[in-house]
Amino acid sequence: MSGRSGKDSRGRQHRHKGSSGNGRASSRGGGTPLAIAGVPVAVGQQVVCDIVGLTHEGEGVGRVEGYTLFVRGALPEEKVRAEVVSIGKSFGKARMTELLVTSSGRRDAPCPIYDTCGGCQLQHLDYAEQLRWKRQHVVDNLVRIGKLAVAGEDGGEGVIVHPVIGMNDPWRYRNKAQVPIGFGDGGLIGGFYEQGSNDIVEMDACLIQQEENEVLVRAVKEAARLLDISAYNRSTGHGLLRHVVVRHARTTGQRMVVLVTNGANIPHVQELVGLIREKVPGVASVCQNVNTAVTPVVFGEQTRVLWGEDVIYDDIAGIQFAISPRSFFQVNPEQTERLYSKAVEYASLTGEEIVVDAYCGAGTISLFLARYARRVYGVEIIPEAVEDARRNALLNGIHNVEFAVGAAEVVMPRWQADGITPDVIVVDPPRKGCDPALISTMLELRPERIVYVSCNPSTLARDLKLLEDGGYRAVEVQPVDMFPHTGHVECVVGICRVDT
Ligand SMILES: C[S@@+](CC[C@H](N)C(=O)[O-])C[C@H]1O[C@@H](n2cnc3c(N)ncnc32)[C@H](O)[C@@H]1O
Repeated sequence: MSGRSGKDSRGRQHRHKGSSGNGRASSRGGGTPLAIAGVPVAVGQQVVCDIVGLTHEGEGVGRVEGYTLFVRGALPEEKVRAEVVSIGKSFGKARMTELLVTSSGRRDAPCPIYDTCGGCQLQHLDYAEQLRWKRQHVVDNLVRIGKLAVAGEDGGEGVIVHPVIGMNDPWRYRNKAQVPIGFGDGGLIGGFYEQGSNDIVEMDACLIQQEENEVLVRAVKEAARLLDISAYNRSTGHGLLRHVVVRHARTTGQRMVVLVTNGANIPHVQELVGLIREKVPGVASVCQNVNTAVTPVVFGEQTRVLWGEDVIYDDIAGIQFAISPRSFFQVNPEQTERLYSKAVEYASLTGEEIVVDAYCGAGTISLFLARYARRVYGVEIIPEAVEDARRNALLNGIHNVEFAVGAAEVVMPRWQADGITPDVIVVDPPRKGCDPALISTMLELRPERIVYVSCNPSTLARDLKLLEDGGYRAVEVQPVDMFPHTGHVECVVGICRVDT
């Protein structure tokens, strides 16, 4: 470690801020409290903070007299001076004003817009350290929320948490970019929303985005400027082009562009398509999606093909997927293959098993599992995703899968009543984890094995506790880094039934 000072929240040079005093007023006219009895810090106060951990959002977890302060940009093992910006009974937030002791893992973030853009949170931490902290984050959740014993922690036995599977080259991994369009000084711009605001900042390069996508976004912006196509104004609801969504299929090289517009009519549409194709000859599909609603949701209901195909094709571990403009498809294909292979490994299939894939999306894991199982039943709440799943099964000649639309917690009891008794259940729920009713049904169905794929270690830990209380044991956890330089970590857990 070495001492360094005069850095901003991500460790870059800044003007030193003076202390704002101790701010011991009790409240801000009924709003956020400035001081709370029993809390050792007050809003506006400058404090010196030891950083002992990282949150999943990449904020440093600081301690001041036992009180927790989240400090954006600070890293474990660092000591920082920070200004308290808000407090609550059990934790508060502070803004780093000076770096007093620097972690040996601190790096200069290579991205020039890292401080403004909210997309990445950990570029200022060495990649090997990112992976180490992600594993620790998983362990901490399993112990604190799941009350699980973790093998090796305090020298004891328990669930094995493997090192995180990282990427050899953790840059340029995203196969999809979703770029908001708006107005800047020079007219139409497109980039990203500034942290904590609706203002769009122009962006030409993003280091976690595949270069093929950058080239395509740039081509669309240039063509739109040339043809005077208006940019959508989020305050007035006027203007045409809202978003440019681009996708690149790694294995086929095909590219798709979707123009999300505030109205059906695009002036000079043929010239626009012609210019895009001229600038990016590899483009296979140009589509339009119409969204006239005042909403942060990107896509509207109507989509049409302006030129080329309605889908592009990609391949993961020998399975082909047709990707339509609104399909869900994992954004890091290289790591997806590793994640799903682990799920298949933990399912330990012999070809005889009945498997349920709950929260199946476009059936990606189901199709992986189907190669090794007697029959796979997938359930997913979004009808379009189930259509994609069925289409992808046909595309690959996989006939031992069946997909149902609906909430897993509703459909599973129906299957149970119909006599479908799975040997293995795979769940891959959204961040909020499994519905408690689904956990109850799983415990009634008593499959031999459960494989839990999770994007949120805290809800994973909560659900594992319920499964352990119900007669199951989490055997091993494999974290996979699907989103390098962000605070996210995905896990696959192998779980087996222990009662007879
Ligand atoms: C993390 S994604 C997993 C998708 C898929 N396994 C994959 O890897 O592509 C979670 C999926 O659960 C779906 N979902 C959310 N709530 C659900 C529910 N109650 N029942 C069934 N599916 C649900 C979402 O639409 C989403 O497709």
